[in-house]
Amino acid sequence: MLRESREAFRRFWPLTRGDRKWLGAIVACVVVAALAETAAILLFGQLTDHALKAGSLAAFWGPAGAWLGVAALAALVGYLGNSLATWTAERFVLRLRAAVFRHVQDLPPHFFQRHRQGDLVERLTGDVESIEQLVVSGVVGTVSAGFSAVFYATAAFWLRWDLALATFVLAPLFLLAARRFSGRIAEASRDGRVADGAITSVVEESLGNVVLTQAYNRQCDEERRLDREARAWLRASVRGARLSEMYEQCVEVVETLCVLTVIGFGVWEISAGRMTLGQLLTFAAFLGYLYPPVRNLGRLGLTVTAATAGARRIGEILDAEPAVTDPTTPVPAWPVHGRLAFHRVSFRYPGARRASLRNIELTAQPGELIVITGPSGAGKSTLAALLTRFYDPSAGAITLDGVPLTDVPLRFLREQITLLPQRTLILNGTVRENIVCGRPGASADEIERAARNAAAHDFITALPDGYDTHIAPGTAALSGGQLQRIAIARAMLRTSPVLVLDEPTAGLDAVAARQVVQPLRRLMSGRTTIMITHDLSLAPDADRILVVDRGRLVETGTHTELIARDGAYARLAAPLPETATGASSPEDTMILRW
Ligand SMILES: Nc1ncnc2c1ncn2[C@@H]1O[C@H](COP(=O)(O)OP(=O)(O)OP(=O)(O)O)[C@@H](O)[C@H]1O
Repeated sequence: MLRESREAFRRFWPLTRGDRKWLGAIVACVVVAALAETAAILLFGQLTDHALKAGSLAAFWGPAGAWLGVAALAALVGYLGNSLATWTAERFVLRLRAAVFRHVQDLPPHFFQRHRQGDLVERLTGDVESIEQLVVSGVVGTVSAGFSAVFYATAAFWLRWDLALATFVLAPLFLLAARRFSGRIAEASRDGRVADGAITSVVEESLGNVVLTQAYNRQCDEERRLDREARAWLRASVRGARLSEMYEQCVEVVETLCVLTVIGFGVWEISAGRMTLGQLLTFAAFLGYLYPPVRNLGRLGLTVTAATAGARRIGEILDAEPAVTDPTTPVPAWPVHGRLAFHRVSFRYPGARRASLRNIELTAQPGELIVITGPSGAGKSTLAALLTRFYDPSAGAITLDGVPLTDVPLRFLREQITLLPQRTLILNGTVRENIVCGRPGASADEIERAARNAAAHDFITALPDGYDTHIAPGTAALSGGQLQRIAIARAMLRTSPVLVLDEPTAGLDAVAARQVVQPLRRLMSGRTTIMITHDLSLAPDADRILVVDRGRLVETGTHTELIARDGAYARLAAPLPETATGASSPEDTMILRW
């Protein structure tokens, strides 16, 4: 555990860069505060022996004034030190969270499929904060407590070394108690965090799935799921609290033992005339000041081990590699025409046993429309993921205007390729903000023109606040087709020459699908378009249709050619008997065919 804590510390310490001078200032405040406390204790001894015992008011004023001055100084440095410590600690959390978040944002889709969202949320909140305790508070606390302990112990030795020695013989008991509890407390803390993440996940998944829950009367199952995780959390936190309390009480007993030893020794020394009451009280006061830092050192040990559990969970995220990286020698930006080519591209998802794409050959000239179709699981969305460089091919290469995508700076590449994913992505913001994110800085006129072209302007202006209506993922009071048209307006604003449409009519009924067809045609015009779809209503417009099955290209040609060939595509595009589908137009039957 100690080695792991050291490694975690080494990993996260660099994030304190820029704040180390403040850490130094905090430690300086602690030193001054300890010096002030020491002066106060000595003044207390003086007061006892010269004013209290002698009953002299004249001897009171001097030490009392000095004590007040020292107390004011201690208050000032205490305030400064604590404020600085909080500021530095929060800045560290801010920086660490930003760093982890930045890293998470570049991770590939399969990372998010393998981690529950709630667990990731917990890591970015609770675990990030726990690392602060390891690094900033940990360092400040250890240095402060260590310094104070040494300082007060030295003062106690200086006052009466024999008495101090007798007391310190009991010191290892503190360490023993801390050692005994640290491992188990760390384990309870780790279990608590895992359970916290699981609770967040269950709540998030259940709320996101509330329609399924209500429609299928799954409320009790969801409650049971939450109850199971909540009980795990309850067990872990009660266990953690019990262990911490046990530790605290053990420390209390050890402290009482120490105090009794001092008093016993002191009584003996005073009765033998070798010590004054003032000296004994001063000594006891030093011990009183010595215990909190010693206690803190022990508690810090526990906090550090618990924080190490959080560090391990953050480490797991930071160790996850992005699937793609920027080229080391990128090609300079060029005016992209939009010629796309797949050269014998194969791809297998990380950790998957089978390849999802094999030997795909595809070329698209600037402005062409390529429709890719095939059964579910054939690999169509995977093609889109490779095109937008969420992944790189395992074999073969993809080129844009003849340049391998791996040589193109990621940012530039994604500016050239507009993706309209299967699930309409909506940001938490106004309709206007949702459209303008296609090209930040676009004028109101450009936004409106894009919305008109996307056949969205009329329904947007009919909304209560028009373009300023607030929408959010999952809560938007708009239909699937309307959201899709907002997404099309967003894509319209972009000036990218390549368009990748992944099931642009998925989830829309025949009427809504028809409503997006015209906007889509306008969007595609002049752009190289790769349209992945089960809906073959736009297939006759395509310059080429590719039929993919189990990762392989099984047919290529225009709609007319492929119908004439009477192969897989012809079977897919053939209208179904009306009675079987209830569909009323050839377009509808094609939508339903897959
Ligand atoms: N992250 C992943 N890890 C492993 N395998 C994956 C992953 N994502 C997809 N696959 C697999 O890759 C294959 C192709 O999936 P893909 O999503 O590309 O199919 P699709 O043709 O788009 O299907 P649909 O039409 O249903 O969307 C499937 O067998 C799928 O199980």
